[in-house]
Amino acid sequence: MPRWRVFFGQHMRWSSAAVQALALSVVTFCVVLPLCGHRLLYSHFFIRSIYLDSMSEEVLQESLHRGQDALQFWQSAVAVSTFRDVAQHPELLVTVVTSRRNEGRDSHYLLQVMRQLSILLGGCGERRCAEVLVCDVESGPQENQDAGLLEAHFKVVRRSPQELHRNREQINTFEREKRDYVFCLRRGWELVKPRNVVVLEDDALPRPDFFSVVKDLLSRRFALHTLYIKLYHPERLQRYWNPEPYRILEWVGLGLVGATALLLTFPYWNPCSFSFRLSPAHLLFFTLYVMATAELLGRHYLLEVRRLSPQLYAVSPATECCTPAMLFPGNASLRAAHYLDGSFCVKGNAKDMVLYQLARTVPGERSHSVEPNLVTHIGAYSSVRANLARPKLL
Ligand SMILES: CC(=O)N[C@H]1[C@@H](OP(=O)(O)OP(=O)(O)OC[C@H]2O[C@@H](n3ccc(=O)[nH]c3=O)[C@H](O)[C@@H]2O)O[C@H](CO)[C@H](O)[C@@H]1O
Repeated sequence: MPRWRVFFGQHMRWSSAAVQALALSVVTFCVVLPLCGHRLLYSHFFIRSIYLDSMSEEVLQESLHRGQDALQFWQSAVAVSTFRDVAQHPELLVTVVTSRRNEGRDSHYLLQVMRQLSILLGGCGERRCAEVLVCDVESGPQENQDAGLLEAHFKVVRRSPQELHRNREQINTFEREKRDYVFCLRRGWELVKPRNVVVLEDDALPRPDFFSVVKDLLSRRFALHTLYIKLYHPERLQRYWNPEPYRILEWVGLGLVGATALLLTFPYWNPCSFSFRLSPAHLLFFTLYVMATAELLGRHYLLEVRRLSPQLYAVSPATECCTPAMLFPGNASLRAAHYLDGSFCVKGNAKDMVLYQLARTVPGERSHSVEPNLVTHIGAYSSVRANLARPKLL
């Protein structure tokens, strides 16, 4: 036999696992995952140029329909005092912060949110799981008309005209937004002295398991020692590639567990007759393989598995951006209001960033995030920033 054939045969035998690994990677990353992920919004395989515009338009239309439905619902709902009478010292107070919106007003975000809340509260059983307050940060001619419509059904709080005038002096939008938030935090506390507070922005639509997960979070020990627990983080920032120390740990852990499971199952189920076994080199390859698969397909979709039970929701140190849904355990809402009062917000340092920095710098304070999200952010148009004519999902 020619020497080159002997050499090649031996080399191929030696490297057959490497050839298999290469073939597996090519099939997975160039064929299977692109086929599975090209329509998934938060996957690296998502084809923006083909799908983004149509998907964004679809979501805008859906929100518009839901908003019009909610408008009809609240216009025709019989005013009952169930939600208007807010009990003292409730276990949980949900305060919904709302302001007048010009862009996107036909989607009636606030009405959608309040409709969803009333459905969820209706499903709580005999004992209501929370009291609800609408905090309209405007009043007089600027008053939010949707909040006006809800007045027959919910308690709506507003500033007095003098107070409003003081807070509408020449200040930038972000400082104004922060002062409005502080007003709502304090007002909710003064009014009913709740045991715990959730503050929702008016475009944060609670998901069906909202109250059961909040209840579970409040029963965990860490909640006693936290300034706030973030209940939402933008999906586009949930990737492993968005550097957060705990996420890297989660990523490597997932890779190791997935790789071990794959290698242990090969002896029993191996349709392609792979020659992989539980050795350090093969473990390393499959760890990287699983990590790459999880990141490329989208961590967001993996997180959805945690919805199976409130106990499976993950709690980690708080992430930076955004405050659409915040849980303030105990009297933390008062502390947060106090801290926010002592800071000045500007563009690039809005209330979410200020709160994040405060929780990291004030001795004894901590902050957390929960995943997956407990609310859906439906606000396609911002009331504090400039908007695109037709907003996009990404
Ligand atoms: C999904 C998302 O990323 N949202 C964040 C983004 O809001 P957005 O830029 O999406 O603004 P938005 O329209 O959702 O407004 C945020 C909240 O502020 C309220 N509001 C608005 C104007 C005002 O003068 N007073 C007032 O109280 C408004 O009712 C709402 O409850 O940036 C804000 C900081 O700037 C917060 O971090 C929001 O969580």
